[in-house]
Amino acid sequence: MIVLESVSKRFGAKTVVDQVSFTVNPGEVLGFLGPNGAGKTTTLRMISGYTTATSGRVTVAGYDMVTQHTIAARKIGYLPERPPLYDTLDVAAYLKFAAKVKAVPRRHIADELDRVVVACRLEAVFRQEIFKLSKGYRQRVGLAQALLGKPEILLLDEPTIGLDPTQIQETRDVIRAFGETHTVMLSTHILQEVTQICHRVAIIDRGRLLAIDTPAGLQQTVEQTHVVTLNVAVPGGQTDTSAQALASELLEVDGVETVHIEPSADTANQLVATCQVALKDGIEAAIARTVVPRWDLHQLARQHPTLENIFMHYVGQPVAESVA
Ligand SMILES: Nc1ncnc2c1ncn2[C@@H]1O[C@H](COP(=O)(O)OP(=O)(O)OP(=O)(O)O)[C@@H](O)[C@H]1O
Repeated sequence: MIVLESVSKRFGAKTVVDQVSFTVNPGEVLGFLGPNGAGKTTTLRMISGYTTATSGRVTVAGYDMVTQHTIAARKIGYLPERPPLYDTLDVAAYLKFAAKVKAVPRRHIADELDRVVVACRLEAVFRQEIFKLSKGYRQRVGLAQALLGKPEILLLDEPTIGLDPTQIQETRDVIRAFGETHTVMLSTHILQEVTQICHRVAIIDRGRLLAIDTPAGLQQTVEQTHVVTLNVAVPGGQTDTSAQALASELLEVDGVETVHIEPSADTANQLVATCQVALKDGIEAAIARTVVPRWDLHQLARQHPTLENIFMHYVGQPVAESVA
């Protein structure tokens, strides 16, 4: 389990992580989503013990990251964004070295190497020097290093960055399997990654935690103020009075909060009504029942927010722009 209580990090006058609190439970994969410079890496570094929080408290597996640093750090496997690998060693020698650093008992080292090599599918490159490896294999060696010693907690900073589609899928499979029995936290820019492997999502921007929930929970929150649009045909020349009449009828529907009406840009003699609606079962049907007797309804749509919409809602820009 990872627990952050009001954790902040300042570099000089700049606060890059601002009073962040959350818990990640065993058997859970938490995705950390945010634009460039949001504070994801800094937060992961504070959890891993690579850097200390300026204020607040980090606890991992029940141990305080400052006062019980050595034992707390042993509970963690950390894959940094750029894993520090020793290029001149071969994979076997590097992993053996990493196992010793992690205090894996000497008699267990061979078994541990076998285990992580199989988990990360490194058999084919076991005797190769690290400088000869492709980026995908280097990343998997980094992941294998993080898995050594069977840590309870796995922290992964952009684990699939720079990998090809097959490698991405394989790495996600390893993470998903590990997440079934461990506590996993990963940072990513990739929404697909979050939907494929994360149970909950934390959205961070400018050091502040904006939301943390399951993808479905976030969707529901954003849907609280969701939008239904409808197109209705009106007799020629009646658009102004029709718009007013339509607006008052729509506002009578329970759950419709605001209505904005304008002439359709695509079709003559059509109005487009945009309604902000509360999250409520059957609201589209209620709107349709109100409109159909008096209006020629052409289209009615309610768009469920995607993770991209949710990110937009909180961060104010699409993911693609935020990482450009
Ligand atoms: N050692 C440091 N000294 C000063 N500022 C730092 C230091 N490390 C990080 N920062 C600043 O802290 C902010 C957060 O950086 P961080 O790397 O945690 O963001 P991030 O969300 O991981 O971004 P990215 O997605 O680009 O990796 C940035 O503005 C960064 O410049």
